[in-house]
Amino acid sequence: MTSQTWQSLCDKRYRLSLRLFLLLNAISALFSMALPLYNLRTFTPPVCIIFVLSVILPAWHKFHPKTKINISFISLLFGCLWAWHVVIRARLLSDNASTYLLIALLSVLFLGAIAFSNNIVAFLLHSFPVFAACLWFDGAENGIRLIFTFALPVIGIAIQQAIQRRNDNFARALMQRLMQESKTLNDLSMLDPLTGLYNRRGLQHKLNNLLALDDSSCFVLLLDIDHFKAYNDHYGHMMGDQALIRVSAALRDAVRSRDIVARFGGEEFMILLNNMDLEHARQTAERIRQKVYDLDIPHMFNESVATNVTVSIGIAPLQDSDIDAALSLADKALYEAKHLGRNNILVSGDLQVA
Ligand SMILES: Nc1nc2c(ncn2[C@@H]2O[C@H](COP(=O)(O)OP(=O)(O)OP(=O)(O)O)[C@@H](O)[C@H]2O)c(=O)[nH]1
Repeated sequence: MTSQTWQSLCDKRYRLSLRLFLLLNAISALFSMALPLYNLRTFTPPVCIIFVLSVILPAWHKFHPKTKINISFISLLFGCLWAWHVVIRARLLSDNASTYLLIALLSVLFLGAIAFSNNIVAFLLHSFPVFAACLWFDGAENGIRLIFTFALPVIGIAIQQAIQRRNDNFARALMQRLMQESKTLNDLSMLDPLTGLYNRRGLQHKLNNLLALDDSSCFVLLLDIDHFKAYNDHYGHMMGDQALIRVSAALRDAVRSRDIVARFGGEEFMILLNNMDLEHARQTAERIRQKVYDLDIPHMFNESVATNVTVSIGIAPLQDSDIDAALSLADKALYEAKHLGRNNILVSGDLQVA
């Protein structure tokens, strides 16, 4: 889930609440016209307006889903219309007005509580006009009862909204954390745990991004530590790992941050140099070779090459974004470089020794 889907969830909640509110109002208005209390059949103008608006607005919203209907405004409008309706009816029912007012207030509160259980503002705007009308009409006799009837759901909905807000904040924080962790895991899955360089998956990912932008003047370097089997056999696997870590750091150090350095296999590395001509690619390879040499990691079994750890490098240009073809050429050049005595650099199609 992203912040966008969170927003769309909130929008959906808003739409549902609005539709429910209009539906309940339409039903209430219809009920009030068809089966009025005390059989007082009066089609008051406000109840007719409520019914018409409740039917028209959802239909209009369906065709204009992007336009946001202001819930506060609508709830206040409907609240005022209901208050108007209640006053008209109460005037006609002078004898039974108290009971009618209480029932009318309860109905409006009930309707608001269902539609706006998490929106105290809309609930207040919708029910307060009716509450004020009831109080004005019958305040002297039933004031306390009316206040109690109104205050109870207001307190309940305020608490409910506070709980909901806390739950929302918790869910949002959880979602952000999960997104962050998923990103971290994704990043980690692209790195080689021993050296911290990109693994093959990370390399592929970087290549996809890079080559989508520009593949002009790119060079692939394939590097292999010389006689690493002998190093492992004599110094042990742990020391072999330490050597790999130090060589990896030297490779990263020797290139620009825009170049991609990946551990390609056991003691084999790949570097993609971008935006560079052949001469500079060759110079970079030489700098890498020298840096590894200068690490001065003892390797007494680096047969007839040196007494420390060295690397051989094959270079090939990247053409037509064909990374496999470039790798294949670089691999051949590396193979030749090894044959020429190791601690060497060779450009594909070129037998020049560094
Ligand atoms: N310590 C350690 N050794 C590894 C790792 N991955 C591969 N190796 C070793 O790297 C050695 C690679 O040896 P070879 O492919 O025979 O090549 P080499 O001995 O380097 O000989 P040349 O490449 O011809 O110079 C093997 O002994 C592997 O066990 C690793 O993660 N840690």
